[in-house]
Amino acid sequence: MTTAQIGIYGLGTMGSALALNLAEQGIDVAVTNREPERIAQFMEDSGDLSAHLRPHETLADFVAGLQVPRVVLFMIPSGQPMDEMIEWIVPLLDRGDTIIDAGNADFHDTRRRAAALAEQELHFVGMGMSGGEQGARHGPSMMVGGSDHSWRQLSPILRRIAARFNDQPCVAHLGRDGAGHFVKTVHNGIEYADMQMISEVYGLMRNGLGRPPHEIGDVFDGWNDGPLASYLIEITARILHSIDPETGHPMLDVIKDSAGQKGTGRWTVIEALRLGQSASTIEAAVGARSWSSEKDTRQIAEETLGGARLGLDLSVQSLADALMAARILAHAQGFRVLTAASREHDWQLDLARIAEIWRAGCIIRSALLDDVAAAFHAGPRAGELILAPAVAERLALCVPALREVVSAAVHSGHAVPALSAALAWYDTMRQGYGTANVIQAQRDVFGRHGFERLGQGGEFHGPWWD
Ligand SMILES: NC(=O)C1=CN([C@@H]2O[C@H](COP(=O)(O)OP(=O)(O)OC[C@H]3O[C@@H](n4cnc5c(N)ncnc54)[C@H](OP(=O)(O)O)[C@@H]3O)[C@@H](O)[C@H]2O)C=CC1
Ligand SMILES: O=C(CO)[C@H](O)[C@H](O)COP(=O)(O)O
Repeated sequence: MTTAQIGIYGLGTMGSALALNLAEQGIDVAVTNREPERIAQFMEDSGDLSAHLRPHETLADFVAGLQVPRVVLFMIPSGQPMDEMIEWIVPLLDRGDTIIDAGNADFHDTRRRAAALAEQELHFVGMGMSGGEQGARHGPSMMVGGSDHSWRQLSPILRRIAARFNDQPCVAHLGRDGAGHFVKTVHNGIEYADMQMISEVYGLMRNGLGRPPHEIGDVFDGWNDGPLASYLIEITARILHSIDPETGHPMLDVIKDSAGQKGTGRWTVIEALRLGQSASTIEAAVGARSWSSEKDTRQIAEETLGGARLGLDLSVQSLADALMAARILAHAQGFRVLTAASREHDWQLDLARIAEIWRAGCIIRSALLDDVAAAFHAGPRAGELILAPAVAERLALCVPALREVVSAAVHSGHAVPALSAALAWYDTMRQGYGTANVIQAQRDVFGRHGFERLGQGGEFHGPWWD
């Protein structure tokens, strides 16, 4: 049996799709899995592509089946499973070999692992991969963090399996150690915000305007042919048109309204706060998922407090423009988190390049990202996406609709946590002189914390105690 160019450990949803993608490109792949039964099933399902797949039941055989220097890619859950696997595989590897963690991982773990493995002269690559199962199978967007050496070694393979936009592969080396996983985390944070804002707009149409799912699906289909075109709008339209074969009801009406979450949205919010930022649209989306899981409490509260029903009068165009404005603002917040992290960790993240590799393959791919890439290429004022001329113009056109939609929703009691967070951030940022002077004065009164006077450095106190 010939040795393989790369090994994949973890034949779940993503790992098996990725192995088939590599095999389809003519790359020989060694595969293995914690539960060996999965390996035989995977080989059986892989059809002709099995010619490029080398199954192994033990970790030792798997490692022995790889070309040297070895490249082992893990596609398993983050945290402890990855630490355990590193502990088991390292004694089988040699200096110069590379371990890739291609799952979603907390970038702090990635930095720690990269440093520990470097001491043993092993390379560690933290690679964010987006696109779900279909992306992994036919072309994902990949965000690579690691050394230049690792990038030189891996890029020929990764460029072959990546999604393509304008014939350019959607994969990039974004920086050292945790840079790739951090960018993927923020990608997911934006994903959370976009999904939440789409679900809020659905809610306004369904519960506020009384439209049935298939009609809302038609609206989303129409939006997908315009500036809102995106994978998430496209799949939401498909979802809205789907019928439950068991009951004949719209699929959405048989799905429990409690959203799962595995952690990347929360990590984005935690990291934003740690960096002195607040990605409030993402925070609202994470919070909304948490509240959604409190189904029993919400049902009791509806009985006691009453829920919102109908009462809205909004045009489809206003809803589309509102969603556009909020989508821009959520992306702007995500990119601000990237800027702050880049500065903190000296990654020198190329924001235009990040937007470029998100234009295809990944879950947040959208027409907007092409404009975001252009804006960052031109270098917006103060580095802020909302200040790029084309983006600011677009916001000027769409924000009135966001204001109209949020006001109407608030007036009739429909919950729009992410849409309203986007608007609140926009209104805060366009106020050159805000209200934090009051907070500074209060802090000085109760704690002698001091304040700066306008136009003067140094620390001052007020006349409060005289
Ligand atoms: N699904 C998606 O859309 C995406 C997922 N990801 C990330 O990809 C990674 C894999 O996700 P996905 O394929 O969806 O998950 P699955 O649940 O489909 O597969 C998980 C895989 O990890 C293995 N595994 C689980 N626990 C351990 C452990 N303790 N030690 C060793 N192996 C273990 C499983 O082995 P076994 O068969 O023995 O249980 C299986 O092969 C995760 O990090 C996820 O966050 C990234 C982007 C998109
Ligand atoms: O990374 C992904 C998409 O980009 C995964 O699908 C991830 O699982 C999504 O996050 P969550 O499960 O928290 O919704």
